Amino acid sequence: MDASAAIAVTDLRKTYGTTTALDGVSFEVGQGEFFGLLGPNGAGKTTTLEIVEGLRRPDSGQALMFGAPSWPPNPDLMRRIGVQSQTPAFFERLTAAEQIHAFAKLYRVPAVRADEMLAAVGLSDKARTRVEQLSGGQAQRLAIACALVHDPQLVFLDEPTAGLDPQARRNLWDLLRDINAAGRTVVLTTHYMDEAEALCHRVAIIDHGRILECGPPETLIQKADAVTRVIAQAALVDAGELRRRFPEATVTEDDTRIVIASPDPAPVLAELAARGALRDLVVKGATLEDAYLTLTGREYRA
Ligand SMILES: Nc1ncnc2c1ncn2[C@@H]1O[C@H](COP(=O)(O)OP(=O)(O)OP(=O)(O)O)[C@@H](O)[C@H]1O
Repeated sequence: MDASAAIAVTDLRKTYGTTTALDGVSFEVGQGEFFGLLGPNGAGKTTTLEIVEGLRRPDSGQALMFGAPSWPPNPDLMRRIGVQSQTPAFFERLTAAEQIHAFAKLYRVPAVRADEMLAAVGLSDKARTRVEQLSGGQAQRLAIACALVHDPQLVFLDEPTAGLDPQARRNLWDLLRDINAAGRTVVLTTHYMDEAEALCHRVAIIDHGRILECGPPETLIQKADAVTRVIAQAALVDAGELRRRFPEATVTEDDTRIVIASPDPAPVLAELAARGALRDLVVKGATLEDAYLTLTGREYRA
């Protein structure tokens, strides 16, 4: 085990009554890493995070942050971490500024730092707006600012972009990248595979309380033997012939397009070239979402 790791988790187990939430979870997160925890609803992501954060006690196994046990709760560790939870727990009826100043007071950090964080997440112009009147994206950014006000080294973000429109998500991605680029370790859970692929250095895919795979997104994509999709014009080539020629591929067709999904696209491309069927050809490489679906063997339920 790497003693300098930001997080080291060994064989975590947790049951709730007859439900096994965690069934032996182990992983490490290096300092400065952007790490993603991915998995379907009920996979055990939140339970894992809560144990690592010291909010929940495991039945067995151990979680360390910066080499120190998360349980029992340790005030020194608490000061070094920032937590943004799925449903931001704001103090009611406060303005955005009052909210973050309250957090600054709790952590005994100077008030000026609260104003700086509000500016850093682009909310200075909403300082006097009450938290319940913020948009979803603004509320998420305020929650992140509150989690960062005491300048933690390790930041936990539980589905920070859930429910945001595409533009707000992209804006938040820039903020998350900045947080990591400033030297902080970031642990993210998300149901958006494109988000994990764009942001995370490494991801762990968890299901039924176990880690199925852990590594850089590109490695997982390669390992999962996910398919490449070659999309040709239906008028130029016959789907039946392609099926006979490439039995390992999945060939689907509609009125205009034929989609050949294959783990080995090179011979498919050669065949289409030989048949003069390259016009308007589209090739789509495998994504983390493909790898995820291959690994978890089910539709993604966002
Ligand atoms: N406090 C609790 N009491 C009883 N069962 C619980 C409790 N918390 C979680 N569970 C169960 O443990 C399992 C793992 O839940 P967990 O919240 O960790 O999953 P998750 O991956 O975070 O899911 P989601 O993506 O929906 O947030 C689920 O079957 C869930 O129903």
